[in-house]
Amino acid sequence: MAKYVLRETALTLLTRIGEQGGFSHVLLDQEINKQQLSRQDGGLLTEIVYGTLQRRDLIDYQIQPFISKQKKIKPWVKWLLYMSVYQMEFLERVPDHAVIHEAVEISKKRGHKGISSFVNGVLRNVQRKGLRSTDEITDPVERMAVETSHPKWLVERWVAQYGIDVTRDMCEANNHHLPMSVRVQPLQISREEAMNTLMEDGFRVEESIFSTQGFIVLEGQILKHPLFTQGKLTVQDQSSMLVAEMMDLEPGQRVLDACSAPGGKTTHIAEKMQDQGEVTAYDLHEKKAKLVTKKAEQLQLTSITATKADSRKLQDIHEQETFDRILLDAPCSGLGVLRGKPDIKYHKSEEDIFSLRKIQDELLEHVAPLLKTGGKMVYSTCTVDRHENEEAVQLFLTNHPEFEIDPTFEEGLPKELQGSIGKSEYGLQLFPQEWDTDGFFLVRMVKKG
Ligand SMILES: C[S@@+](CC[C@H](N)C(=O)[O-])C[C@H]1O[C@@H](n2cnc3c(N)ncnc32)[C@H](O)[C@@H]1O
Repeated sequence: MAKYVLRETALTLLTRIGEQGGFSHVLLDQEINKQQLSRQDGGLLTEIVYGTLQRRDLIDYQIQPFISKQKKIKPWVKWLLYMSVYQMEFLERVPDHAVIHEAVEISKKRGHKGISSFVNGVLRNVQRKGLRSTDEITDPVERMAVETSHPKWLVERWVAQYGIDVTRDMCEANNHHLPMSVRVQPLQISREEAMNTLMEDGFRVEESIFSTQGFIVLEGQILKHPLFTQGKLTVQDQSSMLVAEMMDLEPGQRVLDACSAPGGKTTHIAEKMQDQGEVTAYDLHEKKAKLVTKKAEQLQLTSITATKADSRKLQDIHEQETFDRILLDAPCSGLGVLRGKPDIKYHKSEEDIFSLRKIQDELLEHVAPLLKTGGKMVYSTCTVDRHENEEAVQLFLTNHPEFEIDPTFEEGLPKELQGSIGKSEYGLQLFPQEWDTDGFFLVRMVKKG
């Protein structure tokens, strides 16, 4: 694909994500499939879109001296400037003159001569004079927010909760690529066999320490490999694999997965139970519940039933004390997955954390009675925030003395992680900078006899 067309596509996607709230990973996947982009073009498109989104606020700050304050800039022109500066500053293999030339051509085609002269002027200034330094920002939290392109409210929140050093490392990690990890369907293929097949086919892979079923793909585009199309592999971040590993599962159990779509953990649970037993999965939306069924079919698992329901009302459907295990992988602010979904940091607000917490409390309250005495319940989120994580667990345990944190919880961890994973009194918090995973929280509670 001509580089010009590729950059126009990047601009269209960025404007949709940035201005209309589109999801970066969804739109990128759709575009790569629709246009059947080669590995190289898909890689460059992804890099431009993700890189620009990840560094939007920094670039916005840096180009301000070259833009008159009175000037009203159309959203697409702003995104054209952001993506061009991103390429000039962060992509060594792309020459500046090519980036400027194409930005000018795109602005001529989409706008008019005035816009293309403006774009040309700003980019030539960036090239000649260099970018504004962040040293002039005196407040350290504000400087960190701009340098790492995170909203100030979020950086302030993380500094208050985890301290300045952890926050800086986390914000920086969020702007770096996360290697893809995958899980084998162990009833179809062993991890060793899958890894050997892939290595023979030129992939670079490495075992995960988070799950005996997981491995990391360091090099190679794996999604079109036959092992995927045959339902022997599925994509899942290593941190999420820890959930089923920690549920203490056995064949024949009855398991409730209260918030299940798209089914990554539901299918892992069924696999850990050797597809023997009952995995009852719910999701609030019909379409999403269907995704879980589809995933189960792709992986050839028959012990899963996925249905649409509000899990705050499951007591209308199920008797008390029905399940041996419950997973509540709650809807959350998703602040742990900013590497893969950088748009989240611009779309989420602090108020969202409080409204989500209300739902998390309600879900915990309503699924807990369905657990058998002696049964175990895992609460997890893919976020990094004490209000949605530790504080939710703390309140639940205060209101439910019949529950406690499972004293054997940590023994279930893979050996390499025991004693070295971010433990707090109410669960495990994984930070994205620690293990090259998403940020993730989980805890296992037990209903006392
Ligand atoms: C974090 S995602 C679950 C991811 C899933 N466990 C996996 O591993 O693939 C949270 C899910 O909860 C669903 N959800 C939100 N509120 C719900 C409710 N009241 N009842 C059931 N599902 C709900 C959302 O639609 C979303 O799919």
